Amino acid sequence: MIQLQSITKKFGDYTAVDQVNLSVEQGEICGLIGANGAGKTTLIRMMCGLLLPDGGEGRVLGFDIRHQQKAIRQQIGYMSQKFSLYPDLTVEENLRFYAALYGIHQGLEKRIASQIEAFRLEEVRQERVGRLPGGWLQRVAFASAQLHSPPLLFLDEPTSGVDPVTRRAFWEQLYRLADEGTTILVTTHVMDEAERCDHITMMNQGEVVAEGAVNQLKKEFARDEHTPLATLDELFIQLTGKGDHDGG
Ligand SMILES: Nc1ncnc2c1ncn2[C@@H]1O[C@H](COP(=O)(O)OP(=O)(O)OP(=O)(O)O)[C@@H](O)[C@H]1O
Repeated sequence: MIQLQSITKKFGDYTAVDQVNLSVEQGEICGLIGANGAGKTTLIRMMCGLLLPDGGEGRVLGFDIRHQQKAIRQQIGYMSQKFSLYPDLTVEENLRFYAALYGIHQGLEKRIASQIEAFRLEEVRQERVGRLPGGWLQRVAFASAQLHSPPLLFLDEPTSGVDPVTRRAFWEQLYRLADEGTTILVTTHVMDEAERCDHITMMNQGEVVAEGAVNQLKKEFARDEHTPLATLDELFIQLTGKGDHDGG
């Protein structure tokens, strides 16, 4: 679903993403982990067809990330860090806006109704989005990002500013979607969320510093062969030298 080789992005003299390789298979939940400024959003934006790389090659859903950006944008779901919702529109109007953007015409009413039900948005359906607290915004943004049932979802820190109950419900939905075959790439700097992923790619200052299944990495970076690391926190601190990774 995703294949990147040596993807690089510079902003002036600063290398935000440095020769990153990444491979994600269908139905996987892949976690992109790193402190603030590690390069996660920049990498996601290149995979989503929103930003051109300066170097390297990549394919997303079989499309070239340099030359087929529009095709990628039409087929994927992207939930950006800022949630990209219109504060003056109601929940339902936001969903309708995204439906139009994704070109959903047939079965529109049914699809909107099913998203409202699946994300338990009935009680805020006619509320303006700008008046809703964070947990609701996250649900509306997530419902919008997958209105068109995309086979591949990019979620950029989807649970930041969200309470633990909503976070747990959110992850249950991710598992359900992955079970149904959706591929998910999710960024986080919360290590207990990283532990829930099938695979993780850890970034630091634009580079990939660790990559693999969580248990495999805990063994690989263990201090001795008999005692794997207890948590990903230890790995994160070891590889990035950063202890304060939750909220930055
Ligand atoms: N458009 C831009 N122009 C200049 N510098 C940029 C631009 N976008 C990102 N950067 C820089 O590139 C680096 C990586 O940023 P990026 O947003 O990709 O990191 P991140 O891992 O997603 O962090 P965060 O969790 O804070 O979003 C940062 O130093 C950032 O300041």
